[in-house]
Amino acid sequence: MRIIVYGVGAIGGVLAGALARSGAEVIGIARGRMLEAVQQKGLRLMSPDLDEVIRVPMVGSPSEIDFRPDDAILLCMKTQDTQPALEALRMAGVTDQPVFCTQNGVANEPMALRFFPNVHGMTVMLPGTYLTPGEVVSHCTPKLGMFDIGRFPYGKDAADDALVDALWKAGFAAFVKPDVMASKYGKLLLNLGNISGAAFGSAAPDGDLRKAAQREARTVYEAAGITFADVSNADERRDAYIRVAEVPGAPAMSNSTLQSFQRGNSVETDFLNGEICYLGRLHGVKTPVNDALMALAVRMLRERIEPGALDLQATLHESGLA
Ligand SMILES: NC(=O)C1=CN([C@@H]2O[C@H](COP(=O)(O)OP(=O)(O)OC[C@H]3O[C@@H](n4cnc5c(N)ncnc54)[C@H](OP(=O)(O)O)[C@@H]3O)[C@@H](O)[C@H]2O)C=CC1
Ligand SMILES: CC(C)(CO)C(=O)C(=O)O
Repeated sequence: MRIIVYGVGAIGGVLAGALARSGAEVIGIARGRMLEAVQQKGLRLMSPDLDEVIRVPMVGSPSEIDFRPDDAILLCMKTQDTQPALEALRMAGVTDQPVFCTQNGVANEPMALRFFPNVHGMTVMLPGTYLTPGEVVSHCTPKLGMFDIGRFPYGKDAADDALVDALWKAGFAAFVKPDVMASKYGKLLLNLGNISGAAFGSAAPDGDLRKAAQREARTVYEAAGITFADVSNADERRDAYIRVAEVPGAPAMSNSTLQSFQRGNSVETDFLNGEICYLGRLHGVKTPVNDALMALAVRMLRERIEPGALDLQATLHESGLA
């Protein structure tokens, strides 16, 4: 299996670097300053246990790849960037190769299935950072990250087994899960706090707000008949494989939405909290907390508010959530 990592940022960078380091056949697709930096200097991969510069073959577009039947494509861009990426893959000749949605949320798999027949979900449990072009960080040990993997909408096949095998060899923990979407709905609950972390800072005492957003999501899941797996700290695999530890010389751990704001990019909130609002609207459940968190993202983008600059209590009062 050759592995095409599409979107080399925090997650794609750690995956491409570690897979290349393990001897797997890998091609990364990157853009902008990340592409330039990796082509010039290689990719610096840092973790609590590792600090290495790795040579990873890197191109700027799928059109530069001669796709093969044994390719597996890992989508590692944020959800708002997925549709143009799928279009570019199709124009480059991808047909029925497995496409793995290595992303948060649950919107990428149905989107990919409109383009390609062979779609797989991946739950990403890998606190990663990309702030400096050419450098990526995994904040966990003893493994670089952990994944649940299975076919969308349900099932497993040989491609799941082959990818899981390659990931273990590259220093990750990975598990085939025929019901991967239950794992992804469970992970989505953990991402409902990404935007409050971005607004109020990683250390803000916003636990009650996060819990309220999650309670609302569980009510919506119940109304929609969606089952989910608990992949929070209650999942014992976290303690065995992905304990967070200091990475000397690296930026402090932060969530992926906060990093998007720091890099001046668009954010994924429409597909995280927005998924709960969408399901609530479909199933007649009000979602005031997630609506307010969506509005918070819009306000930050519109008013160009720096991450961590908002006051939690004042914002709760203004949005009627206090
Ligand atoms: N970071 C984390 O800790 C975690 C992230 N996740 C999830 O993983 C997914 C990826 O997140 P993350 O790695 O943080 O995101 P990043 O923004 O760090 O990386 C995505 C990269 O893809 C690039 N990209 C987007 N579209 C294209 C394209 N068409 N061609 C080439 N490159 C492209 C982006 O470029 P540009 O910067 O120019 O936009 C960016 O460099 C998200 O769904 C996220 O929610 C899950 C668990 C943890
Ligand atoms: C759970 C968390 C916050 C870990 O980094 C994540 O998935 C993200 O950053 O998007």
